Amino acid sequence: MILTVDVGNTRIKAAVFEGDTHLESFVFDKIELEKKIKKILEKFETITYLVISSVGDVEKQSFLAFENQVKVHFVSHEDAFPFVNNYGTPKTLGIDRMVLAAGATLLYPNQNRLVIDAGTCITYDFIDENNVYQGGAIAPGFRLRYESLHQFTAKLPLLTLQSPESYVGKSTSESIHSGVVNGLVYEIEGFIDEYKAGCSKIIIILTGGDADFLAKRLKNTIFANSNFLLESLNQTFQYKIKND
Ligand SMILES: Nc1ncnc2c1ncn2[C@@H]1O[C@H](COP(=O)(O)OP(=O)(O)O)[C@@H](O)[C@H]1O
Ligand SMILES: CC(C)(COP(=O)(O)O)[C@@H](O)C(=O)NCCC(=O)O
Ligand SMILES: [K+]
Repeated sequence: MILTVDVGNTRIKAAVFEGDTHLESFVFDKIELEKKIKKILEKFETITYLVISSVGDVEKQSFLAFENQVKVHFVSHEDAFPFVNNYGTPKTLGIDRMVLAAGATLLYPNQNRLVIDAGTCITYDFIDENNVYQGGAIAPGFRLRYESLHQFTAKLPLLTLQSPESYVGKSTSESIHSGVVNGLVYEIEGFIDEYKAGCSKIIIILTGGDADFLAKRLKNTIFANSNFLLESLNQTFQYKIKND
C-alpha cells in the first residue's frame, strides 16, 4: 500500500493506493502536514511507502520524520520517467508537471496528450504520440488573478472566485469576475483550439483544484479528473520500481 502526497503552492493533497486502486483522498494545509500523515498511517497500517511530489516550500524533514515507519521517496528528476524529455531546461521543469506527463504517458499510451492543471498556476503540458514531452505553458490561476488585481491597484477589491452573470460586467465586482473567470475560460479554450489545430487527434486531461469549476464552463468536452496528479504519482512510482 502506498501513500502519495502532492505538495502544491496552495495546499497539500494525499491519497492511499493499493496497486491501481484508489482507496481514499485527503486535502490539508502545510501546517497540518505531520499530524495528518500520522493519522493516515495509523488508519492504513499496511502502508509501506510514502511517495512525495513537491513544488511547495515544505521541509523534507516533515516527511523524513516517518522514516522509522515507512520508506520515504521524494520523486526527483533523477527517477525513471516513461517519456523522452525535450524541455529546454529539464532540471527546472516542475516535478508536478513531470508526474502529470508520466501519468498521461502511462494511462493514455501513444497518443497526443495535453494535461491542464488548474491550481495555483494553470500549467499546460504536451506529450506527443511518440511519448516525447515537448513543453507547454505556465499562467496564473484564479486566486493569483484575483489577488494581483487587488494588490497592484489602488481601487480594486479582493474578491473570491464567483461565476460571472455575463461577459459584460455591470459593476466593479462583475467586471472583475468577468475578467478573471471568462478571461481564464477563453484562455484555456484558445490553447485547446491551438493544440487541436496542430495535431490530428489529441486527448485533453483537466485536473487541479479548479478542474470541476472550469470543466462546466468550457465549450470543449474534456476529461476532468481532480485526482489525476495523485493517480499519476502512483503510476510514476510503480514505473520507477519496475525500471530501477
Ligand atoms: N478547500 C479548498 N481550499 C483551497 N482551495 C480550493 C479548495 N477547493 C477548491 N479550491 C481551489 O483549488 C485551487 C488550488 O488548487 P490545487 O490544485 O490544490 O493547487 P496547488 O496544487 O497549486 O496547491 C485554489 O486556487 C481554489 O480555487
Ligand atoms: C509552475 C508551478 C509553479 C506550478 O505549481 P502549482 O500550481 O501546481 O502549485 C510548478 O510546476 C513549478 O514550480 N515549475 C517550475 C518551472 C517549470 O515547470 O518550468
Ligand atoms: K498547477
